[in-house]
Amino acid sequence: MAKEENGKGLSGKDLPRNDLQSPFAVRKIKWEGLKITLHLLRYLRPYRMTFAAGMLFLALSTGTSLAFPKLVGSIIEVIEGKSQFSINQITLLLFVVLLGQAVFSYFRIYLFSQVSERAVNNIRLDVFSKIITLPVPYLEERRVGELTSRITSDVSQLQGLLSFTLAELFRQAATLIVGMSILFYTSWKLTLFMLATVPVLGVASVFFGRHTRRLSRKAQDQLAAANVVVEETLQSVHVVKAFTNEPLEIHRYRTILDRVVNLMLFAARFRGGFASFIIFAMFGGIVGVIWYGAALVQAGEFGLSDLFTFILYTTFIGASISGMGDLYAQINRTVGASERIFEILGETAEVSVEAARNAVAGDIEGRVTYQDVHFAYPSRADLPVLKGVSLDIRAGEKIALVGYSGAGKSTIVQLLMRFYNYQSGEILVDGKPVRDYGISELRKNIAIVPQEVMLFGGTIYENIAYGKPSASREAIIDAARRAHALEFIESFPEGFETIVGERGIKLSGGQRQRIAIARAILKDPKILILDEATSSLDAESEKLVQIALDELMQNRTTIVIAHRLATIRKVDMIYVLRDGRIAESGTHQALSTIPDGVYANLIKLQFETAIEKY
Ligand SMILES: Nc1ncnc2c1ncn2[C@@H]1O[C@H](COP(=O)(O)OP(=O)(O)OP(=O)(O)O)[C@@H](O)[C@H]1O
Repeated sequence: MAKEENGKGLSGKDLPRNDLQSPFAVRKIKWEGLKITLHLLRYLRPYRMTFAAGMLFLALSTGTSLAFPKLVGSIIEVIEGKSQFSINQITLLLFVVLLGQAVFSYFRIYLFSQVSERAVNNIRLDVFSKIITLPVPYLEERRVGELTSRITSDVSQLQGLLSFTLAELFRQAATLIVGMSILFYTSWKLTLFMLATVPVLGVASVFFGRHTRRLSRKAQDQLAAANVVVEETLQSVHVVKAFTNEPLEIHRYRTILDRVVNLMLFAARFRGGFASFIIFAMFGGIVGVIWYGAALVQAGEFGLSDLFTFILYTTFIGASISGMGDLYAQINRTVGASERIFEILGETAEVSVEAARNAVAGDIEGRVTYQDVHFAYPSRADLPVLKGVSLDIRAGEKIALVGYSGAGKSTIVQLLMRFYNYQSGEILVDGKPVRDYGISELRKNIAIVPQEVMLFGGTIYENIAYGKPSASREAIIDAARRAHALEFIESFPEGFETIVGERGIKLSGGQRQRIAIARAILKDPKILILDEATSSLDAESEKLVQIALDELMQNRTTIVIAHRLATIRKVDMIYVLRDGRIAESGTHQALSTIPDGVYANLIKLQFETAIEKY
């Protein structure tokens, strides 16, 4: 997708990136993907000593398991009377080897798990930190379910690599190399005979593996899409129920699940065919080896115990080779997952976590100026929303933005918060362009009381503290008092510890608004944005919210996004937005008397709607 550099002063870094690949895009060159996956190893670095210890135990346990066939062979030697040891001695040695194997395996698994769990934790944390510091347009372009699956399923894939696949790769390779050397040493003739079957298996493995991988990747993508359906449905379960659209959602889910099943079954046919081929070829090979080996024993070329050892090693090696196919598939899946993860990690965040943590609000007065601001949303670049907006709000002044729905009122304040970059013009705070502030520094000076108050799952106390996590208990209680929220909070048996949000009690609209006001009071910013609730509260709540707002607005520059005009008579200045520009500005008195003015018409419209209600 081409990207347009439009407007002045926009550096490439500031621009939201639209040219990202789909996360399910077919990957390019394998080697590139593998290189990306190797970057993962840096997550192992802090735990390299533990990893090295794990490798040591892995080598020891591989060594002991390789000693096993040799010892079994020695027992046969004893039976044949060709050994200086007794059966008991060798059995004892076998037990020692088994014990060693058991102990080494325990440490191997525990140490590798320590490394992989911690490394994966760090990857998850990095991905999450990156996601939430990415610019708003990037996040808007993606579905929530898609981003969640980056953190959950893709990272889990990587865990497989770090905890199991790497170790297993080493083990299989060691088994293969050591086992083959022993085989050659025992009988090169029989080894060459045995090897005649291996290339056949190798070719088949590559052929089938490629097919099944492609199919299972398709199925994985479909499954991810199915999960998105579940998430979206659950997120808006009220809407689904209100429209009685349960059957529709079930149908949507079933259709996509059917696709998954079909793909999975198609892949299963391949896998089944592959498994039966391998079983036949492998056991066929072993039968061949026994046949040829028996002939060699009869010819006196080597002993029965050697044949026994040989066959055991052959099965070990056979298992390693077929395991390699699985490992290959797993590595390939991991490459896909890590590509998707590094794609996110490689994005440019709007602010680093460090900068966000260290940002201070600074000492601003709160003057806000818009100079001929032009803006179109990145997702709809051809549709200008603001076409030259100019405003000048003095520090401490209260203004209201008014206009028909969709006129761009919310957009104006989103630009002040730098959720998006405007294409031209300038927005200044205290005479300094917003772009010259650190993003967190700027946002620390602004508080929003939104239309729809979002409460996090947790206590009321935590929800208020969200305004300023470092605040003391006294400050939080004081903020609740000043927001006129204390009365209702204290009426709950658990008071501030009452759980709200998804699993807790549901607060009324007015109560939620007052929590949001308490949050804003606690944040104590110089600039305040009130996105007025569209739905009206009952008279009592309305009065309390209004008192709380009056308290909050004191000594702050306030921008009210007005949906209901009744509440804005007290503001110093009203700006009426039409067609992406300020069409009228003035006090309520002045604007309502303009004949055929936009504001006068809006008032008339609201008045008529109010009358119709009765
Ligand atoms: N994230 C977005 N991406 C693309 N277009 C958007 C986005 N948000 C808003 N718009 C569009 O921008 C225009 C202005 O929207 P905005 O929300 O600023 O209007 P508003 O005046 O606040 O409306 P309302 O009073 O209904 O809240 C609308 O046409 C809307 O469809």
